[in-house]
Amino acid sequence: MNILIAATKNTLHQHINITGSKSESNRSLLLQALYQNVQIENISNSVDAQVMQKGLKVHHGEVNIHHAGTAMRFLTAFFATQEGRDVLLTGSQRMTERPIKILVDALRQLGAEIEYVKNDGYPPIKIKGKTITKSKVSLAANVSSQYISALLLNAPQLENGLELTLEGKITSVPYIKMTVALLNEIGANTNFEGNSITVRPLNAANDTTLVVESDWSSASYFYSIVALCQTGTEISLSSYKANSLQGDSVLQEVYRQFGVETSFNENILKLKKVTEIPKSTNINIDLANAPDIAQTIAVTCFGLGIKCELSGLHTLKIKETDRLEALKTELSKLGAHIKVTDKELFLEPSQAIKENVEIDTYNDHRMAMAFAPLALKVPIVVNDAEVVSKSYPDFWKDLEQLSFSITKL
Ligand SMILES: O=C(O)C1=C[C@@H](OP(=O)(O)O)[C@@H](O)[C@H](O)C1
Ligand SMILES: C=C(OP(=O)(O)O)C(=O)O
Repeated sequence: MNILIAATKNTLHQHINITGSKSESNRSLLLQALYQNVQIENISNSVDAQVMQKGLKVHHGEVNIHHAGTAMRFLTAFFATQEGRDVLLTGSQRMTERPIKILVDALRQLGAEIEYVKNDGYPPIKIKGKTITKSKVSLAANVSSQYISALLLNAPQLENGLELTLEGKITSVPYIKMTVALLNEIGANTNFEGNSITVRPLNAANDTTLVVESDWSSASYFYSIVALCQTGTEISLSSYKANSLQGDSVLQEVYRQFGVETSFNENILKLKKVTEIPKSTNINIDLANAPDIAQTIAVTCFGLGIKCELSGLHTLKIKETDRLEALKTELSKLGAHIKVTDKELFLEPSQAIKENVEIDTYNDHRMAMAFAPLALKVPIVVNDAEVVSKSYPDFWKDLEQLSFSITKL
């Protein structure tokens, strides 16, 4: 489905209810599968959480997790450490291009039985679950934190727990801290210091309800909308926590640079455009800890016509698409002057934005959602708009609530 998006109002006052974080949801679902007394509230309605839920129930046969990176990585470690499970774990075409060798090697070091079905180092994989008794393993930490979270989430059920040694510069650190925090919440004994993480075996979890905070990555699109609107615009979002486990909550500081102020009224997050920022503003941010908001920020800068230099983007090439190349191609169509390396993005200030350009989304929900706010500046076409369901199925409905007009083409 291709859509034409236009926005008539430039000042908004609206409230949007955003579904639970997909990262917290997929971790909580795994912990609940290991410890049935764990309850979950405000779970994500994303396809990524649905495939995780479905996958966890399978004992024998094929599990297809489509585009969900977390489900792929978390379930690999889950099936490998569950005696009696025997599955073929696969996903979309893109998933068969997203590397998994670092995780598979780590699991094999622990004694797991995993085989590649097509290309070495990539899904699909065949997994025969085993009781794991070894506990010490080292792995590279500079490619994806999901490999580390996958091992940690399953660690409390291993006979002797887990002692991880992380090699290289640790990337996406807040996601590892989120995993450790959730393990602590159910009563696991963990320790994360420097490049070493330990998790002790846990026989019984606390009777806990994990209350999933709403998704901060999803909130980023509303930050971008507020930044592109006139002073006085306000959007409130629920349900958020001032002490978030999600690294993308750094949006509060990032968007202050765009004149957007954040405040909390209990669990309601209020975004308000308080000042116009000068065209001479130069945004310079390292996003190694918050890679999922890179596309949003780059597009906001383009919409505001300001210069932007983003670094720490080394993980973007192996996400739903090569996000650096996709940003370059699509922003260039709109008239941007942009350069990318394999870990940075440089955008020059722009004078104008081309109208009615068709944005291709490359099976990447964040390409669709990051470009949508530009409709506040010019009418824009987004191709394959249904991709948003990966993390935020109600996205277009919520934009309509903000008076954006969405026309199916
Ligand atoms: O653990 C998680 O929930 C995630 C970790 C990050 O991946 P990387 O660690 O691969 O950067 C992030 O991009 C992804 O959307 C979700
Ligand atoms: C990278 C993402 O997801 P995943 O790696 O879980 O597919 C994302 O949601 O931006």
